[in-house]
Amino acid sequence: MTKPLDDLAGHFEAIIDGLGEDTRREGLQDTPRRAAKAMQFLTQGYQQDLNDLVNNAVFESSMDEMVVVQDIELYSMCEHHMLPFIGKCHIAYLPQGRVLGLSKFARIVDMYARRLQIQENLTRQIAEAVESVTNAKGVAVVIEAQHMCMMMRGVEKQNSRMKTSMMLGQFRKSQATRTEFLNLIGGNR
Ligand SMILES: Nc1nc2c(ncn2[C@@H]2O[C@H](COP(=O)(O)OP(=O)(O)OP(=O)(O)O)[C@@H](O)[C@H]2O)c(=O)[nH]1
Ligand SMILES: [Zn+2]
Repeated sequence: MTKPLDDLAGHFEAIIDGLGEDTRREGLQDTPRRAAKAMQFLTQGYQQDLNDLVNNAVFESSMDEMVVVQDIELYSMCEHHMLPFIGKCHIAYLPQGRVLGLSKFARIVDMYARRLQIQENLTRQIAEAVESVTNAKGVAVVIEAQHMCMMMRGVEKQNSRMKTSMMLGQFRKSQATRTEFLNLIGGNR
């Protein structure tokens, strides 16, 4: 359950105060409320339900070859520092009798990305969600992302990227299937 906006705004006011800033100065007067709204948006995935989101957009189809949806932008928040990590998600599946509406892959990515996350768990959750709504023979998810907690602070590495993959079903069993997927999304990833 989300807390009322006023509660969250109150906590942001305390943070601003804790930083030694003057919460009453003009530029900051509306900031606690704005920041609370922004944070609610960035974590709205907690309020969403997979079945509602897919909204029956699962269609019968005799297509049984690999389907790939590539370069889905991803904005998430690391659960350790509550700083963004930003990247791309690639999803593939092997349908057996039904296919999923194209936009729903992006909706599934957003639903899990808009929570406090680590990239590994996010990758697994997306793969398992696609598997459960499509009943596919296999699902593969690759995420490549840059973490602000690595860039703006801490080790301050500007060019490192984290890549994670989750292979289910046929993608896990068959090297050939995995290789086909990795070739389709671009060999140098
Ligand atoms: N595996 C994984 N680690 C993450 C992710 N996001 C952030 N981290 C790491 O979580 C770790 C938290 O380590 P701590 O030592 O408790 O925190 P810290 O002192 O702020 O760590 P530094 O970033 O090294 O300064 C760090 O190594 C982060 O780089 C993620 O998505 N996956
Ligand atoms: Zn972090």
